[in-house]
Amino acid sequence: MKRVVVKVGSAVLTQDGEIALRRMQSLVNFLTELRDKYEVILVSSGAVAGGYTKLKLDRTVIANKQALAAIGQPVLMERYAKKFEKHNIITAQVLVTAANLNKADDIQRVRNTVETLIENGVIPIVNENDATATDELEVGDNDQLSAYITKHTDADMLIILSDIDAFYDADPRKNSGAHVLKVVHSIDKEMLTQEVTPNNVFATGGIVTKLKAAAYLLEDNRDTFLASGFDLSDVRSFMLDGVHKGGTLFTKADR
Ligand SMILES: Nc1ncnc2c1ncn2[C@@H]1O[C@H](COP(=O)(O)OP(=O)(O)O)[C@@H](O)[C@H]1O
Ligand SMILES: N[C@@H](CCC(=O)OP(=O)(O)O)C(=O)O
Repeated sequence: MKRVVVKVGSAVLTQDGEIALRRMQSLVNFLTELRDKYEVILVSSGAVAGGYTKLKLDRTVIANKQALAAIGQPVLMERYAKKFEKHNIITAQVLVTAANLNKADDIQRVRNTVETLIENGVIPIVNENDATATDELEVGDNDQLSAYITKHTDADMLIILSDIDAFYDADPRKNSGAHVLKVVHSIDKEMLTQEVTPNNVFATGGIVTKLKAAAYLLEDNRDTFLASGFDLSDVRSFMLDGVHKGGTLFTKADR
C-alpha cells in the first residue's frame, strides 16, 4: 500500500478563537476514507492556537507560546481521539524535535515507532514538541517538519491542507488576477528566500515554507499536493478518484 503524510495547518483547525470542530470532523472523515487506499500519517499544527482557545497569553513571548503549545497539544489530541474513535481508529501522538530529525539513531526510532503504529492500524499524529524546543525555529514550521517526516518514513507523497486552495503565480490575497499553477516541476531558488507571509496569527510559514517542503521532496523524487483544508473536495477527488480538479501537484514526473 502506498503511504501518504497529510499536514494540516493552524488556520484550518481553529476559527474565531475556537477549535474548528466541524472542519476537524471533515478532516477525520476524509482521513478515514483515505486509509482504505493508503497508509496515513497526520502532521497536525494547532497546538499554540489550541492553547489560545483556553488561555489568552501574549503569543509574541516565546515562553508563552511554548506554554500555549503545552496546553493546546493535549486538547487537540483529545478531540482527534474522540472523532477517530467513532471510526474505531486508535490515535497516537508523536512529538519530535529538530534534534530528533538530525540524528540518524533518533530518525530510526521515530521511523520504528511510526511503522509499529501503522502496522497496528493506529493513526500517528505528529507535531513538533514545541513545549521543550530550545529554539522556537528549530524546525519552526510544520510544512518543513512534514516534509522531513515524509522522507524519513519513506512515504510516497505529502499532502498539505492549507487555508489556500493551491499555489498561485502571485499571492492571491493581494493580486485578484493571480492564476493557479496546477502542476509544478521545479521551484526557483529565489522563491524560497521570499518574505514569509502567513495568513493567520498562529501560522508560521505562509507559502514559502510550503515551497521549501515541496522543493525538499522534489529533490528526493517525492510528490507534494497542496490543496484547501477548508473544502476537501479537491484533495478528495485527487487522492480517491484520481481526478485533478483543483490544488497544486509538485512532481518531477510528467503528468
Ligand atoms: N503564490 C502564492 N500562492 C498561494 N498562497 C500564497 C502565495 N503567496 C502568499 N500566499 C499566502 O500563503 C498563505 C498560506 O500560508 P499559511 O497562512 O501559513 O497557512 P497554513 O496555516 O495553512 O500553513 C495563503 O493564505 C496566502 O495568503
Ligand atoms: N507546532 C506548531 C505549528 C506551527 C505551524 O507550523 O503552523 P502552520 O503554519 O499553521 O502549519 C503548533 O502546533 O502550533
